[in-house]
Order: sequence, then C-alpha cells, then structure tokens
Amino acid sequence: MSIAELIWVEKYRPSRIDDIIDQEEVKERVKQLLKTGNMPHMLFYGPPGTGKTTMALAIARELYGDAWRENVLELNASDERGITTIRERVKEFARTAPMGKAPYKLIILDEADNMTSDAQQALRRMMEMYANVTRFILIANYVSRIIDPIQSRCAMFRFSPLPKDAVLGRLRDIASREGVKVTDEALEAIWDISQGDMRKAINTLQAATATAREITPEVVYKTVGYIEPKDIVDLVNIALNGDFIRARDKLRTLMYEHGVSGTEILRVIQRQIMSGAINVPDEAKVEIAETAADIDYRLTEGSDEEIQLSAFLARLMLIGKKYGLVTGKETKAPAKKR
Ligand SMILES: Nc1ncnc2c1ncn2[C@@H]1O[C@H](COP(=O)(O)OP(=O)(O)OP(=O)(O)O)[C@@H](O)[C@H]1O
Repeated sequence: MSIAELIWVEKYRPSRIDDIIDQEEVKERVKQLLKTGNMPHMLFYGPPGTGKTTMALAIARELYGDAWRENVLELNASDERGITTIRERVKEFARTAPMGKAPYKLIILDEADNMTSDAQQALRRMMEMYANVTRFILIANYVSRIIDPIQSRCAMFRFSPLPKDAVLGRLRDIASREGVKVTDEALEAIWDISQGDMRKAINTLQAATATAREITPEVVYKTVGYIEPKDIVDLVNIALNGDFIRARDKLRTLMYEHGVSGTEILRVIQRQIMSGAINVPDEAKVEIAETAADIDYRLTEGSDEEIQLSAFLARLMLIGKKYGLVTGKETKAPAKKR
C-alpha cells in the first residue's frame, strides 16, 4: 500500500474538477477558462483545507492526462530556501518543452503569501519571463499579502470555508467506505474542531479511528486533546446557578487534571454561547461574551489563569442572579445511540 492510500486526505483527494465538493463558482470559472485553451496565471486564495491544491492538481490532470507529473512543478514557498532556489528550479523546469496537448507547463506555488514582497517582485519577473512556456498557479491563505502587480497578472479565485453539510457528508462517506462506525454526535464534535477545513476534518476522523472502532464525541475530543464542550457548558451553568465553590472546583479539575488552558475554556464558552448550548436570554449572552473577551485580554497580558478564570466565574454568578437564572439544571451528556 502506498503512503497516499494510507493517509485518508490523500486517498480521498478528488482527482477531477467535478468531484471537488462545493466551491461551485470557482469550478465553473475554471472550466470556462480551460475551455478557451488559453489559461492565464491563476491565484487561488482562501482558508486551509478548502480545495485549492486539489483544484490545482485537478487542472493539471485535465491539461495533461496521465503525463501530468512530467508537466507540473510543485513548489512550496515556505520549504524552498529563498527566491534563488525557486528561480533555479523554475529555470531548469522551463528549459524542456511540455509533453501533451497544452503548449505550456504548470508551476504550482503553495504558500505564496509567505514570501517577502522582494521575493514576490522577483516572482513577478519570473512569471513574465517564462510566460510563453509556463503558467503559474499561486496558492495563498491571505490575498492581502500578495503584492498588487502579481494580483493584476492573475485570474483570482476565492475559496470559501466548506459548509457543514458538505463536510459531514464527506466524512460519512469516508467512514462507510472504511467500515468505521461514527455517531452523529461524533460528527458534530469533528465539525466543532474543524469547521470548514476539510483536511482537518478528515485527519481528525482518521486519527480517532486509530483509538477506537466506534467513534464517539469522547473519542474525538480525546484524540485531539480538546475538552468536551459539555464539560464547559456544565461549568458555566453551575456558576450561573450561583454555586461558586463547586464551579471553582470544576474549573480546577479542568485546568489541572485535564490540562485545559484558560484561553481554551474561554474559546469554547464563546462558541457554546453562539450555538445556543448555553440557554440564557440574549442580554445575558452579551454580558457573558463581553466578560469572556475582557478576561481573554487579561490572559494575553500575562495575568494568572486561575485568578482570572475564578473572577470570570464570579461574574457569571452575578449575571445569573441579575437575570434570575437559577435553574438547578445541568446539561447531561447526549444519550448514546445503540
Ligand atoms: N472542496 C473539497 N472537496 C473535497 N475534498 C476536499 C476539498 N477541500 C479539501 N478537501 C480534502 O482536504 C485535503 C486538503 O485539501 P487541499 O490540499 O486542497 O487544501 P488547500 O485548500 O490547498 O489548503 P492549504 O491552504 O492548507 O494548502 C484534500 O486532500 C481533500 O481530501
């Protein structure tokens, strides 16, 4: 078995443009451009794990068929030692003629936004110098870090974070092909971790399968070393209910036994408030969110974590009192499916 078959992100990387999930607008425009036979330089930008490299490789297959490897130079701007090595490699690559029907070869340059602007100026000259025999596909996370003269020489394509149903659909599909049992709650947990980053989602699923044959939220969070959101929701509810001592004990357990950082606790609280898992009136949500932001800032300034988080719990207690939130209820772990 090759490495590509062992690593699921590679094994399940779509090889044709039409098989790329979502990114409909990008797919349409790319197909139109390929039809004209006169492909411009391209700049793909957007968050990680959304299909930029996958699209670049699918274009290569479309252009050259089986001979794509000989016609493509893949470079990573962060790995190459400076613009001089990039220049040498491009020069060497552009010396030989393309094989197959396309009259040019393809250079895929990943992490182009990590190049200094001087290096990007040199890159721009290379793009001009070799324009008759090569086309560049530049890949970046942040388009604002790419200098204007390069932007103006490229057709620009924005990749969006993938929507939840697309990510979960793909994960279900992979799990069934791999014979892995994964509960709906576990898929939710993976989404909580990956959001619209498909690489992270698939990697998390694969890593979780190394630990257990049936994937549950507990397995997922444990695999990535994250805390389960329900523990944090409980912590917040205990504090809102006015039981400060118990909330502080739970906080200590989370911090010292599970090794969760204060920042991580605040991050999860913010997200759980937004998702509605912490069930309080909107005014209280605003106050909690503001308090969390305030505490987060103090942590970045180097304040003691336990003191700050304890102060946060005390503020939650006051908010709970103000809005009459004494419910006596704690969330329970979702019932396990049989
Ligand atoms: N739109 C998509 N459709 C199907 N699979 C995808 C998609 N986007 C990402 N993937 C999966 O995630 C893996 C990584 O995607 P890809 O290398 O294209 O990300 P990228 O956008 O280039 O990220 P980076 O900015 O980190 O380079 C792919 O191998 C594939 O398995």
